[in-house]
Formats: sequence, structure tokens, C-alpha cells
Amino acid sequence: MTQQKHYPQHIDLEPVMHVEGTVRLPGSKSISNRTLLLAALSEGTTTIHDLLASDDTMVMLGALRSLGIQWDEVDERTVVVHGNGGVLPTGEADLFMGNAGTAIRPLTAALAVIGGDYTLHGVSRMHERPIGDLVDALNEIGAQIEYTGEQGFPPLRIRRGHIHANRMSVRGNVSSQFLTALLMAAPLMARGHAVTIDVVGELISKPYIEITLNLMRRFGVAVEQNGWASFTVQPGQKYVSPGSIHVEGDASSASYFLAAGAIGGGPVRVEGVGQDSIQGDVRFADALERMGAIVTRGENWIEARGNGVLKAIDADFNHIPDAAMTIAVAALYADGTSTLRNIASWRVKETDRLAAMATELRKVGAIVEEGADYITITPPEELLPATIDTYDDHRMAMCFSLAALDGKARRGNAMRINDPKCVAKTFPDYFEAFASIARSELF
Ligand SMILES: O=C(O)C1=C[C@@H](OP(=O)(O)O)[C@@H](O)[C@H](O)C1
Ligand SMILES: C=C(OP(=O)(O)O)C(=O)O
Repeated sequence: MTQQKHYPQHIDLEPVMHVEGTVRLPGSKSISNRTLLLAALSEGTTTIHDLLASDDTMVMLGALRSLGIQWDEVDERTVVVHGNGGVLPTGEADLFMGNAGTAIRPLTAALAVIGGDYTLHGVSRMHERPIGDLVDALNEIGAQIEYTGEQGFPPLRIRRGHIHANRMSVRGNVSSQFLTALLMAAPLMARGHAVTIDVVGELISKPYIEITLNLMRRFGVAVEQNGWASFTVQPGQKYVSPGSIHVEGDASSASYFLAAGAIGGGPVRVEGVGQDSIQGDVRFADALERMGAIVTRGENWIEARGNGVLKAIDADFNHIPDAAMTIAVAALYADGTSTLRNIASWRVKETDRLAAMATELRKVGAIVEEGADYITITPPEELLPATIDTYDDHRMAMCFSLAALDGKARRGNAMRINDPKCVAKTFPDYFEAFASIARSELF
């Protein structure tokens, strides 16, 4: 879990004529970080297999260690966590959260409920990513959370509060991670009484809530669900380790390879995630099918291949905001204008992804309209060679590697991706994996 990679300042991707092959996916970020926290909060020891080894999981592992939770690394993908039954050995800690939403949001709720003296901070972008809806929900039930910088954003100082929570509410329209955080902390509050969480207004990114509920269930806690409006945890439930747990391959990471197969011929197969996945982002493959790609699925794999020019798509992508970025770049290879709707959350992620996507797609010649919560992309006749800026956003780097696929001739010019090290957030070996399916000669 401690390996450091050396990355150049930029990567020049030569035009790729054809893609083909099989990629073994790294573990799911969403499942890895939830599993680590649930394992720490549970009674018993959990062996986690195929855990993601990346910046985002590193900050969660580092935080757990600072909080006094013991864990041992068996090998790069296997960690044994010694759960502490909802008690934290260390009552004071300064926690660096990098830019990991899946670390800071659930930890904020758990620490506020357990109580202690904690500070949580991250990289500068983390201090621009909203957390106010979660802090409001927690302070409303007696938590003691203060902003040490700007109101509504990390860094946070958490002190011991007096939690009295039968019923609480949280807004769901900025990030689903706030509800995830409260759900995961709810069994720690449901001491002798039920806890109900009401969702105020629209809830975005719903499939991530399903991941949360699924994993809580595997750690022994059932949540009663009233549609997407409210969630209840009955008393008398506590997290109990399932003993060992396997992390699926990351479905968002799968999107780059599946799109490559659809654009660059294929077949490209991803292994580690399949038709029974608990990750909403497997539905990315449905969107690719709508664009005309041929997709096949097995229990533990998905495969995509091209079937002529991709068809433009006009769809709501609220359910798969991360993988939707891959659709935006795949749209460069479509037969007309594509529209991606209901993706306002892009603005508060690793960067303002609507602005970044529009800027970089224009560099390769696309005509782009950037709306408050949508983007339309009209591809050029030929992609222009360009230097792509990545805004310290792993997904900008990964999805723009697809612009090297030479579905449209680029007269031999490389596509330059600046600052490729940002992929370390979720996929440190991304460019090696991409190179393994890329063929630069037609055969
Ligand atoms: O809960 C999760 O694991 C995630 C939820 C999504 O965020 P939002 O709910 O903020 O859209 C997603 O973009 C993020 O990468 C991971
Ligand atoms: C939005 C993302 O990350 P985070 O978990 O930090 O929200 C992402 O991985 O695309």
C-alpha cells in the first residue's frame, strides 16, 4: 500500500489504430473505502481482498491508523483490518484526506457521532468541495463541527457533541456522499431507539446509495428504505465483520477500456466486474450499447467492440456521473451531436468538470455548449492534435487518453496529456493498462 510511482510531466500518446485485449481492473474505490471504514467500525477482524491501492484508499488507511485502528498489509491488494466495535482508540487526530470524497464525508459523520477532537483537511481543491449539507445535518442532531476555513467547506474541526437523533434530515442534491455518510454512522446513533434519515429535495447519484446499503448489510446492518425519501436503522444492530470480503473491480475505471473497445475496434474485455456488480457505473455499458457498440457480459467480465461509427446520444446521466465523462469523450467519435444531461454535480468534483471538459474538448476541435447542468458535444471532422490539461482530475487524464484512438486520422500527431500523475487518485497504473490494449499499427 505504500508504493510510489514515478510519472513524467506529460505523456505523449501516439495515434492508436486499433485496440484489443483484456484488462484486469483495480478494485472499486467506492467499495474499498466503504469497506475499510465499516471493517474498522465493526466487531472482529476483516480480510479485504482486491482492495484498491491508490491515493484515495491510502488516505483512508492513513486516517484509520491515526485513529488507532490496527490493520496489516498482507500484500498490495490484501489488508486485514482489526475492527474496534465502534470505539476509537485515539481520541485526538489530525487527518489528511487528500481529495477523497469517499474518505472525508463518511469519516466526518462517524467521528462526529463517536466524539473526540479531530481535524480533517485535504488538498486545496478539497477545501473548495462542499460539505455544508452534511455538517448542517450532523450539527442539527447535536454534533460539534466547526469550519476552520471557509463556511461550508473543509477543513473541519470536530469535537465531542451530544448526539440525540431519532430523526434527522439531509439534502441530497449536491452529493449523495452526505447521505452515505449518515447511513454508515446511523447504527452508532441507534442506541436503544430507531434512527430515521429523511432526504430533503432531490437525491442525486442514487446507485451509490445502493452500494452503501449493500455493504452495510454485509456487515450485519439492515436499513429500511422508504423509496429514496427516508431510511431507517432499527436499534440493536451493530457492525459485525463478515470475516473476509472481496472488492469488485472498479466499474468507473472499466469505462475507459470499454469505450476504447467501442471506438477502436476491440474487442476489449475488462475483468473484475460483471453483470451482477453492485456498482451503478456498470450501466455505462448500456449507454455504450445505445451508441451502437456491441457489449457482452459475464459474471465477472464485460466486453465491448465497435460496430461501425458510434451513434450520438442524448440522455440523462445523473445515475452515473463519473462514467459519464467517458461518454463525453466517446462523443468525439459519434455521428452527430450528443447531449449529456443532469450532471450539475460535475462542477463540485475534482475540478469543475463541466468547464474543464468543455475547454479540453474544444482543443481537439469539438463544438461544445456548456450549460449549468448539461453539455452538448458536436465532433469535428478530424480530431486536432492537442495538449490536454487535466486539472489534477484523474478522470480528465483517463478519458482524454481515448482521444488518441485514431478513428479519425490525426496525421501522425501525438495527443499530449499533461500531469498524468493525477491518475493515482484511483488508478495508478492506468497508462500501462491503456498501452497494453493499444496497437499503433493496423493488422
Ligand atoms: O459514494 C461514492 O462512492 C461516490 C459518489 C459519487 O459522488 P456524488 O454523490 O457526489 O455524485 C461519485 O461521483 C464519487 O466518485 C463516488
Ligand atoms: C468524484 C470523484 O471522487 P470523490 O470520491 O472524491 O468524490 C471521482 O472519483 O470521480
